[in-house]
Order: sequence, then structure tokens, then C-alpha cells
Amino acid sequence: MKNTHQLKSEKKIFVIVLLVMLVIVNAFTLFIAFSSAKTNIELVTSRVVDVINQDTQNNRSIASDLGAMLQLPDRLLNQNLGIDIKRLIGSLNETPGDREFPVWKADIDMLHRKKFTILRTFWRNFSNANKSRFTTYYTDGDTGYYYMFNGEKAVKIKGSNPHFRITGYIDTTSKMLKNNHGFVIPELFYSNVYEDAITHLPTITIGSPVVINNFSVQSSKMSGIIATDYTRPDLSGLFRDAFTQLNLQHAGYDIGVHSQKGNDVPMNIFPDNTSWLSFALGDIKLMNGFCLSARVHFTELLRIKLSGLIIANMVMLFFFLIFIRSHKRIESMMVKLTTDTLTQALSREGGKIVTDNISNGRNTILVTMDLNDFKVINDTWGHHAGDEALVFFANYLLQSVRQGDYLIRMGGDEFVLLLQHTTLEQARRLMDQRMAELRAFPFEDTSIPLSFSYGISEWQHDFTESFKKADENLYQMKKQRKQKNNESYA
Ligand SMILES: Nc1nc2c(ncn2[C@@H]2O[C@H](COP(=O)(O)OP(=O)(O)OP(=O)(O)O)[C@@H](O)[C@H]2O)c(=O)[nH]1
Repeated sequence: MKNTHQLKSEKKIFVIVLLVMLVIVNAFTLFIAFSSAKTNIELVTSRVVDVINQDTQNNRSIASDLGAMLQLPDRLLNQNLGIDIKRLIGSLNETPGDREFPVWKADIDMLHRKKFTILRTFWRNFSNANKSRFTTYYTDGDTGYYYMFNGEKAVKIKGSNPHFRITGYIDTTSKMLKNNHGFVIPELFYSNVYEDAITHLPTITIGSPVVINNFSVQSSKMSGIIATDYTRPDLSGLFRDAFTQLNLQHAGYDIGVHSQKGNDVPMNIFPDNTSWLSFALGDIKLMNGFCLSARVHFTELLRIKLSGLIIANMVMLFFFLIFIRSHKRIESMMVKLTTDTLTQALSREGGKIVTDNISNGRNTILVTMDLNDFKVINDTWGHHAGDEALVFFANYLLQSVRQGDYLIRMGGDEFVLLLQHTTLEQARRLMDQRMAELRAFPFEDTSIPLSFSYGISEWQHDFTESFKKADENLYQMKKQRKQKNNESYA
């Protein structure tokens, strides 16, 4: 049978295990929420990448068409595009604002007029669905020409390019084309995250190279790039759309974009000022040249797995309550089984549990006690008075013991005290004192004389042996007392 001490430590262990499980279950659920958050961002990113890829694809095809067309003689060009190239590039004196015949600024040379005219024709022939929503243009270098598709605006760049520098890119790509005799498809141009000189917004640019192939001499050269700019508001809009399409909310995420080139200006798609507690979802590849750094807020993790968290905690709470209830029932049953109902001292069974668990009896003293002439109290004042005497006596003894000492009712008016961490001498002094101080107990409106005898022994290996020795001493004390009484009557 388990004793109350064992039950208490069992309860402690259970509570610790439950708390650990509570932490594990909640941490695990939050980890699943974290994985879902990461998947959400990856899904959203792939939607954004789809749009950018589509733009890039269109730019690539315009770039490659332009590269091919630039080598054709005017006759074939006119035939293919259905235009009159000579008329279109020479319309210096046409009416300003005429849609068909652009007015060229004088500083735009004939080759570029031709380039821009071809591009304008491509762009006009393009279906709207295929046109990028964002600023798309042609440029042929840092101090070259610039043609914006949507606005149909052609300018010669004075000084440095207001957007980003592509000289390095054109040089390396040209070298690569030369080394491979033109038989390679050049990489796209990726800018870093820079501040646009016109809009003053953090911007990224992705450009498709325009290559003029000349396979007959196995040499190709770079002409420029067809590029699309994505400003912070552009990308925010793309991300917001992707979140909406996927039925997700963006409020719980911080998203920033950075390039692999470094030296970026900060570009926060969704700002990181709403939560003090957020977790990094790691670097997510946007496309070759760019990465996302995303964070998810703790509140969003809770929201994602709210039902899971509630259910997990409710289940744990349910088991906890069941355990506590059954534990309490066992505990009260144990108390009932091990306690003497009349005196509240330990019962014989309770005493056995205690004595069985005395592993090392060193410094343990066993005292047996028996009320003197208890039968007389019963016979004179009634059984009820006898009961009161027993209760009084037990309380009287319990007052003089310390924590860790035990009072056991062996039966009738016989009790055992187990005194721990004490010597035989100290115990004897205590019992003599207690014996001397006990005179009577109050019963109804009188007081009835009450005294006891005791026998004492040091703990010897087991209870039976120790009890036997103490009981012999008790018997001696009783015997001496009776002799004394007889002598005083004689
Ligand atoms: N009131 C009451 N009496 C009990 C209880 N249990 C045992 N007794 C009585 O206690 C008495 C035990 O008396 P003994 O210990 O044999 O005799 P004593 O009168 O104390 O005499 P000595 O021990 O020799 O001094 C018996 O009369 C039992 O009936 C109890 O729970 N209540």
C-alpha cells in the first residue's frame, strides 16, 4: 500500500510531467504554425515570382526580337513589322503629338530612332494582358539612350543613368558573348535594391539583354537591356494581391527584400513595427538576384493554430483534472485507512507503513504507553468518558512530539510513539516529564484522573523486536506501580 508521502511525491512528479508535456505540446503546435507560416510565405512568394517571371519572359522576347530585327535590311523590317521605317525615323518635321509619326528630339541618332521605332511597334502589337504593369523601358548603357514603353518617351541620357549602373554588366556579358562566339544565352541583369533617382523609392530592376547576333562572323554584341522597375509600392501591391488570392492575411508578417549584390537600401514590403515578438522565417529566394527576409509575429502563430492550441490545452487540462480528482480520492482513502478515527493517531495499518519505511533506525526511539486503570474510567463514568480520555491523551501526546515523530494507536488504551533523531536519555526525560504533568482530563463538568505508564527501547532492526523490548519495560513500570499502590493501601 502506498503511504501519503509516496502519494505526494507521485503528485509532484505528475504535475512536473504534465507541465513538461504542456510546454512540449504547445511548443510543437507553435512549431507546426511556424512551418505553415513559412509555407504561406513561400506560396505567396511563388505567386509574386510568377508575375515577375511573366514580365521577364515578355521582356526577353522583345529583347531577342529587337536583336534579330536590328540586323534586317529596312525592306525586310518594313515587311515584317508592317511599317515604313524610313518615314517613321525621319519625321522630325511632322506635327507634334501625332501618334503615328513621333517627333524625335534632335540628339537622338538614326540608329536609336530605328531601335525605338521597332520597340514601339512591338509594344503596340503586344496584347495588354502581356504587358507589365510596371515601368518597362529600354536602355543601352549608363550614358546612352532611354526609351520608356508606356509613355513612348525616348531620351538621350545626359551624364549618369538615373536608375542604376549597367556598364559592368554590359562589359562582362559582351566578353562572355565574344568568348563563346555568340552561342550563349546571357544571364539576366539584376540590380541591387537602390533608391530610384526620380521616384526616390527603394527599387529593384530586372533586365533582359538585347543581343545583336551576327552568326555569319560568329560574333554577337550587347545592345542594351529591356528592363522593368519594381518599386517598394509595386512589390507591396504584388504581395498584397498574392496574400488575397491565397486567402491569407499579411498583417502577421514582416517582409523585406534584399539583393545578392549587397550595398542595398532597405526595402520593407510590410513594415516590422507591429509586434515585439516575431520569428525569422529565414531567407526565401525571390529569384536569382533577390531574396526575401521574412518574419512572422507570435500573434499570427497563435492565430494560425488557435483551435489546435485550445484543443491540446483543454485535453491536457481534462486529464489533469481527472488525475487530481482520483488522486484526492486515493489520498482521502489512504488517510481513512491509516488513521484511527477516534484519536486521529495513526492506526495499526498506518503505523505499519511508517515502521516498514524506517530504513535506518539510528536515533529512533520507540515508546509504548498504556493508560493506567482505564477500565475503571469506563466502568465508573461510562464508555463515552473512556473515549474522551483516549482522545485527550492522544492530543496530549501529539503536542509534545516534533515533525517526523509518529503516534500510533495499537488498540484499546495502548499507544506507541516513534521519536526520531533523539537519544534514549532525551526520550526518557521527555516521557517522565509528560507522565508527571498528566493529572486528569476534563469530562462534562468535572475532571477525571488520568495517568499512564510507558516502556522505552532503542530501534532494533525491526518493529517487533523493538516493540517487544519496550513492552517488557512497560510491563515492569506497570508492575512497580501496582506494587506501590498495594503498599500504600496496606
Ligand atoms: N471507551 C473505550 N474503551 C475501550 C476502547 N478500546 C478498549 N477499551 C477498553 O479498555 C479497557 C482496557 O483495559 P486494560 O488496559 O486491559 O486495563 P486497565 O484498566 O487499563 O488496567 P492496566 O492497564 O493494568 O492499568 C477494556 O475495558 C476495554 O473494553 C475504546 O475504544 N473505548
